[in-house]
Amino acid sequence: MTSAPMRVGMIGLGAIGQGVLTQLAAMPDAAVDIVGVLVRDPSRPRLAGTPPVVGTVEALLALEPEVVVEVAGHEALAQLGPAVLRSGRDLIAVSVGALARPEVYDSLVAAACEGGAQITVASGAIGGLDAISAAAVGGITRVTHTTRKPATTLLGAEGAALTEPRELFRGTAREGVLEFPESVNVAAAVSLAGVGLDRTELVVVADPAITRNRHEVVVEGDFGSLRFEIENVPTTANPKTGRIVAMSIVRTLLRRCAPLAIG
Ligand SMILES: NC(=O)C1=CN([C@@H]2O[C@H](COP(=O)(O)OP(=O)(O)OC[C@H]3O[C@@H](n4cnc5c(N)ncnc54)[C@H](OP(=O)(O)O)[C@@H]3O)[C@@H](O)[C@H]2O)C=CC1
Ligand SMILES: O=C([O-])CC(=O)C(=O)O
Repeated sequence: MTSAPMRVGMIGLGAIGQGVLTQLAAMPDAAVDIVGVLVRDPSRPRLAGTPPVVGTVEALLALEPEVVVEVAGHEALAQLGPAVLRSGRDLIAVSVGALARPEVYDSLVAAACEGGAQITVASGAIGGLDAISAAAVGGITRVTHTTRKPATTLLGAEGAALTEPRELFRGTAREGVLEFPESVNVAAAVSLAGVGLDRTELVVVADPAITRNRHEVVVEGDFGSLRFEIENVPTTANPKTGRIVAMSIVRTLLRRCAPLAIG
């Protein structure tokens, strides 16, 4: 007996959202049905094959998704996430730097409790969150997260003149994820898995010599030590965003209904 495909709503149709649709289109056996996408301008023409687009969160929820994916940015998560969760739908989020604002964190968690729903932080452009959160159980003494992106990605035209790497930020993850809302959500994910946004040290570097987005995480604690590095190929649509982010959303969706879940 085959079960019905998972009904999924999506908020946002930019580099990641379009990437999710492209990945799923290449996986005809994936039992995932994107029943609707919430966009800011539903009247804008969309690519052939795009699922129905809607302009309000109420219209998205009326399509009866079982789960909603957020791929639209900090403000969208902060403003729309609570309604999704209060309706009882789980929310898979990537713009997790928004949780650095205590009022956003509190309203999302309160809405999840009220709706009996869960917020899942997608691994997005990073990895190792499973090991970091396991290490946190025994106690972590230090977490450092370094993000390097091509200079023009972080600085625009000004970056083209850079000949040496330039450190743009060094401080707590809480400050950094709010200063670079489109570039270091990964540091918020690492923080939430580990020792929190105030104890995670973040460095952001604009590097004229690289073409991929690099993230390095070092964790020390009772368990031993961990070093995780990833080099992400940027998407064409938004070079701040790695290709792997859309893949991580698809993986998170597939994991929800898999008989064997890894990690
Ligand atoms: N956790 C992680 O690893 C990562 C997280 N991110 C987060 O994901 C976000 C999206 O990334 P990406 O797809 O590359 O960004 P894009 O800028 O390519 O796309 C964002 C899309 O979201 C839409 N949008 C914005 N606000 C709303 C809203 N209120 N309702 C509906 N749609 C909305 C935009 O619409 P419009 O076309 O009208 O502007 C746009 O189409 C980033 O801003 C970042 O915060 C990104 C990369 C990695
Ligand atoms: O895609 C990446 O390299 C990471 C990113 O933009 C983010 O964390 O916001």
